[in-house]
Amino acid sequence: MTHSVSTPAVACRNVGRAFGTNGSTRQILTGVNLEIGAAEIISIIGASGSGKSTLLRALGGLDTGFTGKVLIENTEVNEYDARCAVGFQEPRLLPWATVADNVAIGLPDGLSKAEGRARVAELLELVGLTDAAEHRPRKISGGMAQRASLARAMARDPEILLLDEPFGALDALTRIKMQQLLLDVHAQTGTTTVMVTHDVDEALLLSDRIVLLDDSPHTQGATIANIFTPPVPRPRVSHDPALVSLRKQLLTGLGVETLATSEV
Ligand SMILES: Nc1ncnc2c1ncn2[C@@H]1O[C@H](COP(=O)(O)OP(=O)(O)OP(=O)(O)O)[C@@H](O)[C@H]1O
Repeated sequence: MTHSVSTPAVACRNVGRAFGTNGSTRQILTGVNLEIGAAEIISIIGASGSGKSTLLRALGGLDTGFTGKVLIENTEVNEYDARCAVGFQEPRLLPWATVADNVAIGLPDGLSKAEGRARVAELLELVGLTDAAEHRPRKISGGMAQRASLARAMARDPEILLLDEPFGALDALTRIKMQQLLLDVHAQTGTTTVMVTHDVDEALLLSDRIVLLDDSPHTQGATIANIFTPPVPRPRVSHDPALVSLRKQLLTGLGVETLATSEV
């Protein structure tokens, strides 16, 4: 996997973000520099409130109040940049529309009806929801709803998939299935993916690189404290001895000191 390329899929140049009014501004992010290669899966981890979602929003143009620059393929990101698709912890499906119609919401403009239908069918197949196409969201499980949300995000074949704690609300078993699904979808589409997660194991299993956000001792606001590369190729298993020491480093970076790696 290429980590430093002449034209990165995404580049953050000195990105910062402060919130508040002149009297009391709070610097949340500062000096974030990052290059993401095409088809990489990047996880962003950090303590609660460290600015992970804020950084993700800047990458997708959902927030234009940041300083510095975000570039997608060397072009500055626009407000709600159409090259990005975003998925959230909650699936955010329209309750009155069928699963298929919810997925169709993500389609790009300009497709004929037949093309749209074919694309939706392909996406439902991709996430294993063909049989649920005509169901309303209330009739499907949380995991199925999250799969529909992933299909909607993929509908316009985004260059960058941005996921904010996408599996955070799912039970443990469904979460494992969704992680596998994300890897399957990624293997088929090669979409550059940036994911915020609180789950160190999720980051270890899925990512090409793991970005740790933390407060810098020298500045106000969080910045990239470290970038870790899991030392084994996917597919990985969480008990892989090669991941144990990295897991410990990640937890230490998050301020969790472990007595024994087997305990966490
Ligand atoms: N629109 C906003 N206005 C004011 N403050 C904000 C705004 N958005 C975020 N913040 C603040 O910025 C800080 C970082 O928020 P952010 O949601 O990015 O953190 P996070 O690392 O994703 O947190 P968590 O892990 O708890 O989801 C928080 O203190 C939050 O209250």
